[in-house]
Amino acid sequence: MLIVGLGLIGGSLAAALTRGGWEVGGTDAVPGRIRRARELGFISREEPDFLRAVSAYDVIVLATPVRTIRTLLESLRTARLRPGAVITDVGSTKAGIVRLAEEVFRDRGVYFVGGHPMAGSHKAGLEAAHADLFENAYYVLCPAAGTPEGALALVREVLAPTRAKLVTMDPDVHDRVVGLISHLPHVVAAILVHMVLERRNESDWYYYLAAGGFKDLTRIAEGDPAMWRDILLENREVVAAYLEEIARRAETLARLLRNADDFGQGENFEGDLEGTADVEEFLYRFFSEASRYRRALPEKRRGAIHPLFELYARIADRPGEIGRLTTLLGEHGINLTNLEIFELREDVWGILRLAFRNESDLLRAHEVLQEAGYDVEFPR
Ligand SMILES: NC(=O)c1ccc[n+]([C@@H]2O[C@H](COP(=O)([O-])OP(=O)(O)OC[C@H]3O[C@@H](n4cnc5c(N)ncnc54)[C@H](O)[C@@H]3O)[C@@H](O)[C@H]2O)c1
Ligand SMILES: O=C(O)C(=O)C[C@]1(C(=O)O)C=C[C@@H](O)C=C1
Repeated sequence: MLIVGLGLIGGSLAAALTRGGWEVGGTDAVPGRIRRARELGFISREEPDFLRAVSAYDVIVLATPVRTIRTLLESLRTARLRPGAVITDVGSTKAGIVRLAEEVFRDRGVYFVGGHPMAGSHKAGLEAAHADLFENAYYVLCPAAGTPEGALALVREVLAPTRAKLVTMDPDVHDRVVGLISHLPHVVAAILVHMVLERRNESDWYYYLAAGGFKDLTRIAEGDPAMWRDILLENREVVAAYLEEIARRAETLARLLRNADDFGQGENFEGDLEGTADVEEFLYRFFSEASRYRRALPEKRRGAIHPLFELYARIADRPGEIGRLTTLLGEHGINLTNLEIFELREDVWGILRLAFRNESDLLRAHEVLQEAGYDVEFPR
């Protein structure tokens, strides 16, 4: 198959499929990336010319930012394609892309199956790609209207080496769901970072005191700006409606806090908390229901979104403990890229958050520290 766009997702897909025994050709707008993907062993055929290459492949995967996927589909309108060829993509939005593909490929004897792997990272580019990225992650497929069973089966067969969980879904349902669990959180994270950065002249403490809470919630604000610009523009109606909802909910909460003393005068809360009688009960249920749902989310599994290569280690809160741990890692040639005291418990223990350069350092650090008797765990 041919992979168009050899970045984080295209590169990871190429690596997984090559490992699974497929012959993979690759193309990219940046010629150096095609060469690099071959050097890394992710592809076996370099294809510098997209439009010329497409006629030689039965399966074509479009793995560029979403608005470029649209441009590529437009350029396939008049391209020579193999009879029965199947085109798929990896874009984070589906409805607009699938609708355009239905129109472009209608009555041409070639088929489109939209795709979206629910795994990734805030890091972009080929160097962050790896063959295990999609393992255990959901991978949504949205077949265009009229796609024969055989075309969908071919896409499933091609994607099998990713070891992802393939599910089919209506593209509008997909966009509504990911609009809430992926697109909105990226906007909220960016808004939060803006609120802090716009206060940077007021006090340096906004910068220095930012600890686990702020960093956990805003990691995804590091995402690629072009990718997120495209996603918001493609899923604009859905994201706008969620932003309006979040603003409404925030306003209600603000009003509640301002009028905490006269609570119960007909405030109208959305969702499960409607009708709560007093402010303490409201706030308690607000946090406890969120906490319960959050704790019930599946644990992060190997392969599925592990972009920070982080580990938590519990250490005694005594002088010299951090030095002992870092020396141990140094003796095993494991480089730390970041170290932070994440949480100090009320007793005499501290939690260190350790970050590593790559998955292999992370896994070795876990082993070395565990063998040395440390209590270590991966983030959930
Ligand atoms: N990053 C994630 O977490 C994630 C997860 C799932 C899906 N996606 C989707 O996957 C797609 C790719 O994202 P990514 O993170 O791999 O981005 P990326 O920036 O790492 O890679 C995109 C690649 O496409 C290439 N490209 C751009 N225009 C091109 C063109 N006209 N022809 C050929 N190549 C071109 C770029 O040079 C780059 O190498 C996007 O549609 C994104 O929405 C991203
Ligand atoms: O882990 C991250 O950094 C991601 O942002 C990955 C993430 C997500 O929102 O979960 C981002 C966009 C993709 O379309 C799918 C996955």
